Amino acid sequence: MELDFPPVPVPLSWILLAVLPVLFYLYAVRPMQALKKLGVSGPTPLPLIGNLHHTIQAGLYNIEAQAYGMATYGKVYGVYNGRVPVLVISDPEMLREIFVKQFHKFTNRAPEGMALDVKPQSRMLTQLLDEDWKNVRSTISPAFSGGKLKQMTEAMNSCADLLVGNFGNFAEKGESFDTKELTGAFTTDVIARTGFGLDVDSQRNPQDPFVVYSKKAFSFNFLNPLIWLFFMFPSVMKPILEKFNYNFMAKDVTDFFYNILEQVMGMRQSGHGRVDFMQLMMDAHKDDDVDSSDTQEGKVQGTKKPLSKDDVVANAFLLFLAGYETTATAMAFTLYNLALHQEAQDRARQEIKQVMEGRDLVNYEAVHSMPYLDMCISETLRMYSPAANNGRVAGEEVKLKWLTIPKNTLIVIPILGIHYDPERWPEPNKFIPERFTKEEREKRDPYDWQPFGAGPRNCIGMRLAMMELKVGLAKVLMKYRIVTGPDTDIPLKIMKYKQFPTPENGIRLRAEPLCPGSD
Ligand code: HEM
Repeated sequence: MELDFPPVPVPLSWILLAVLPVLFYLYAVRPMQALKKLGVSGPTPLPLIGNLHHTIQAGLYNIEAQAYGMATYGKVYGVYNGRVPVLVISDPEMLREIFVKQFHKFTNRAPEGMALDVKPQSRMLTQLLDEDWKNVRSTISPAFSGGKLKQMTEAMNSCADLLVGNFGNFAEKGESFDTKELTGAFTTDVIARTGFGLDVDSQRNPQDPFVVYSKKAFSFNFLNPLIWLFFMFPSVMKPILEKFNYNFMAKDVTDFFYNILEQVMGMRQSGHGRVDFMQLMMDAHKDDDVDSSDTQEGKVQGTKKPLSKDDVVANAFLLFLAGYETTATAMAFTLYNLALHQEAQDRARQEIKQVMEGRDLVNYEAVHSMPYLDMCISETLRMYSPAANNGRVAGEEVKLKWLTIPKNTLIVIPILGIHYDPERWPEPNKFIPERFTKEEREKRDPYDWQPFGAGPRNCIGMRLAMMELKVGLAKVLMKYRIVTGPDTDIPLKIMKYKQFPTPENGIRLRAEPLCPGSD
């Protein structure tokens, strides 16, 4: 006998209830297996958000968190930015492949489609991709040649004289100062003058709009929920943010720099000729003066193409910002280290005085004759690298040693972790300039020290920064002894939600005039 059951209608809510967990699994849980499949370990991710909770907890600048990651999971480990797997690599052999040997597969810092296509950032060298990047990089590179740096000497020296004057004002009153305020005003003046021919007087006027807007450009709010939504759902958030022309940098900052730089461009086109970055950038495509020492380990093989107006303004803006904050930070921390280590300060001063005998200007040749000062700066850049991380993306599937990296995988290079790795740097918390003697440098793997990144896409402004640092430091140290005071934090408390190393109470130091004839 056959039983005839009447059809039972299944409510839609039941169907959804059955399908939703499957969809949730496919969308939020399954992607978290990607790293395991590659044989890469790492902190356990949560569905949907991956390791973003760890990232938020660690912040942007956190030496301990990076050192912990490397010590716990090794020289290759993985985390998830939302659902996106990211490899954290500090293995020296792999870094050599990524930065140099297979650079053509790792040219970019972010996969196509991951970065927001909003101006001016989208046309900045830092964000450009592949051929586009090569063209702009090879066009801008001549602006950083040795010849061009020599032409900047006088402007740098006169900015350094104002810096010395500012130290003098505090020395006279016997007051302490926030060192970064002074070095920030110095680097703003240098980049404005040498880069764009603008006589900005930020050293005498801390309210100068250049200072105000440069500072604001870096007051990036790490806890902005839109950043995190963008990380978690890049393909959904990107078109929405682009539709509203949303920019993570404040609009008044971009407007200010855009207007000024457009004005400068307009003046130049009407024959206001000067020899500086801006002019070189506008003329560079006609210029054959490409410096063969442009990069540490390889020259960029780009064809020179004229830059569009957007390119010039965007990259002028970038050079201004990149040149100001990083160098000011490096200079302030070097002075801090020298204040804490008077014997190193004395030795640096002695060297500077010897080199400067019979010279008026701290010129290109002089800065290249100060190896000890160079060692102090290099050790400071190890301890307080302005950049916490570097990044590259695999443009195609690549096999490195045992690891197969899928196309479009993001790779993070933990600069701070590498700089504090006790295997590479015994007693990493100690300031030891002797780590950077010629002999020590030659013994060391080049990827153990990378405050300026590495390979053909390293920092384009490295030599300018080193020159600026030495000119400023040499001038200050010839006149003043830099010392700590009762309000100097030892050790410094670095804030983790800032992009660059920023001590909670600033770097408070004092300057004491040197007696004539003293070392
Ligand atoms: C102490 C000072 C500085 C430090 C520590 C520093 C650090 C860095 C780092 C780590 C990178 C990434 C490199 C890589 O991906 O391998 C970089 C890139 C860059 N830096 Fe610097 N920088 C400094 C000064 C400057 C100055 C003075 C300028 C220009 C005036 C500049 C302009 C740039 C530009 C344009 C890039 C992007 C290069 C590209 O994508 O091709 N930097 N910098």
